[in-house]
Amino acid sequence: EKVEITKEQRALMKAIVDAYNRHQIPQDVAKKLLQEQYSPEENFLLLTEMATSQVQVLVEFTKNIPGFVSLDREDQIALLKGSAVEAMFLRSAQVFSRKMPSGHTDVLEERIRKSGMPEEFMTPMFNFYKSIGELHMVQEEQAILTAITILTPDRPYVKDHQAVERLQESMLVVLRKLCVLQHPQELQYFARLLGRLTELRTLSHYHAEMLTSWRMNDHKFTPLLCEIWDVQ
Ligand SMILES: CC(C)c1onc(-c2c(Cl)cccc2Cl)c1COc1ccc2cc(-c3cccc(C(=O)O)c3)sc2c1
Repeated sequence: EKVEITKEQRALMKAIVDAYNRHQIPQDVAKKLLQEQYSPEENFLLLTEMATSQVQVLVEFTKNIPGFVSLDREDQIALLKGSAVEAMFLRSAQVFSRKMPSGHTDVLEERIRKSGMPEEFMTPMFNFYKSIGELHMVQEEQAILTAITILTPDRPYVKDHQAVERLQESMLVVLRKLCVLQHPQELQYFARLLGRLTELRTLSHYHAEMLTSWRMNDHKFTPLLCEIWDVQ
């Protein structure tokens, strides 16, 4: 059938994409990835700084998702805490697939591989980055997929499931139409995108385990990360 994006859906998409583009890690923070020191401690510190900056960016982006600020306040917090790691995997995945001009890509990979993270976490993490890169998502798809991840109704402690589901549903409809329009040859492209969300859940569980092991060897996080990840 002829796929039409309605006026409202185009407005929703524009609001999400504008918010996504408006809120980015400041260039001076991202540039720190390129500095000289490569010790595991230095790498961990840098990644902690990047993650902290990313959470701030994520909160601003989320507040601009149409309908989000009208949700119950506690549900807003539950959604952010429940989706932060997944949204940051999506965001950092874009760095890899964007093949950052200033060589951030291999520098970021190098720092992640040598930051004291458990070996068994590396394979699934970099497989994910590869699978995202292979999708060649357009910017609109990246922005809407991130918003869909944040507005996932079944996060812990979310009370008004329905309200979140309604918001997520309207974005899933737009994403499906966008996929059909942007990737006409790949019939299952939309299904493949949603499959990435399942992979994100798995990575998020790995990450939670990793946080406890990091806490053991007294790795310090920032107050913002402690709050959003319920550590320390
Ligand atoms: C606390 C820290 C040690 C940590 O623990 N787990 C993770 C993690 C790791 Cl490893 C991988 C995925 C998710 C998490 Cl959460 C991290 C680091 O998380 C981040 C989070 C976001 C970003 C964005 C970046 C980035 C670079 C250049 C350019 C841009 C850009 O958007 O322009 C973004 S780097 C970066 C590092």
